[in-house]
Amino acid sequence: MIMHHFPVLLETATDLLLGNGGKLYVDCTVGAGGHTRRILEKNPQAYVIGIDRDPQALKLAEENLREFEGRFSLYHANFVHLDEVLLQEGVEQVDGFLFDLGMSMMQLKSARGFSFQRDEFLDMRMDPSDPITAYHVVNRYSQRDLERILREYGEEPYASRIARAIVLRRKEKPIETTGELVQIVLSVVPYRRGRIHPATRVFQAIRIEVNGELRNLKEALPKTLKFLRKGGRLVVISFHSLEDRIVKNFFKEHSHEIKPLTKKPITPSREEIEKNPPSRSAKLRAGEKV
Ligand SMILES: C[S@@+](CC[C@H](N)C(=O)[O-])C[C@H]1O[C@@H](n2cnc3c(N)ncnc32)[C@H](O)[C@@H]1O
Repeated sequence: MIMHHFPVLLETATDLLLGNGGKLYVDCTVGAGGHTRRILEKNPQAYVIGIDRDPQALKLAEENLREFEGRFSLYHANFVHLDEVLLQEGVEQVDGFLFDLGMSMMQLKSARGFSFQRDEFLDMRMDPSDPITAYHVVNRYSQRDLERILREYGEEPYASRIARAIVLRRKEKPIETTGELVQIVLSVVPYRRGRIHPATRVFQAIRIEVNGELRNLKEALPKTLKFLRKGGRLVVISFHSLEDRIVKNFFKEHSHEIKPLTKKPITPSREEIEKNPPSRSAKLRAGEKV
């Protein structure tokens, strides 16, 4: 398998998912196929329906899962439409759903404007057929909306300054690239050595807005309950405190339908974080349908 992405909490997530001895699982964020591959290896009876909104990810998954042909199907879709995908598959009940949120290493390295470390067009769409790009957000949103996004999704303490600087700059000419955006951030936020780069939160916030990440998660989680059989499992790995809050509240609000298998969220070991630093913010929560 070509490693485009190190699957996070791989053993914990797949053990929890497969712990009910089921056969049919849905990987809602199949990515490069890392978790799906492990599911298929660990349970020779398993069949996986893999969903991803990024066609490039699906190509990788296809390559990486070739040896398991006949035991998986892949769908280009937003997981918010998981009910439609399952309808197409003719499936009414499943043994488990996995969500491994956020973006993959492959996406971060692709030339789609996800990284502030290279100068690329401000795109940031996981699905290139989606209508809104980062360019649109940066150049068309009002100062007030920009500030709100930076504050809410980026938890950015300098949200107001950055939003003002963006609006001032775009009056001169449109802001087209990641490099230009980084320069604007650096012009108003001090860069302290040893701290995270000041553009980190800004990029995260804009990416969340462009891809509607929180809205999708909030809408998709309740849909899983319609398909989970009794004893079916839901495993969610999140990378952002707002995502984790959505997952936590979901389990709380539906406690009569799904009982938590994790009292507190599970986080990666020190060893895993050393091997794969982006895993450091991961939080896993899981539950079982009652
Ligand atoms: C962290 S990666 C998953 C990596 C995968 N578990 C692996 O081991 O290779 C997250 C993936 O979720 C996809 N994704 C994010 N939001 C999505 C959504 N709403 N619908 C479908 N896929 C989504 C991204 O395109 C990305 O490929």
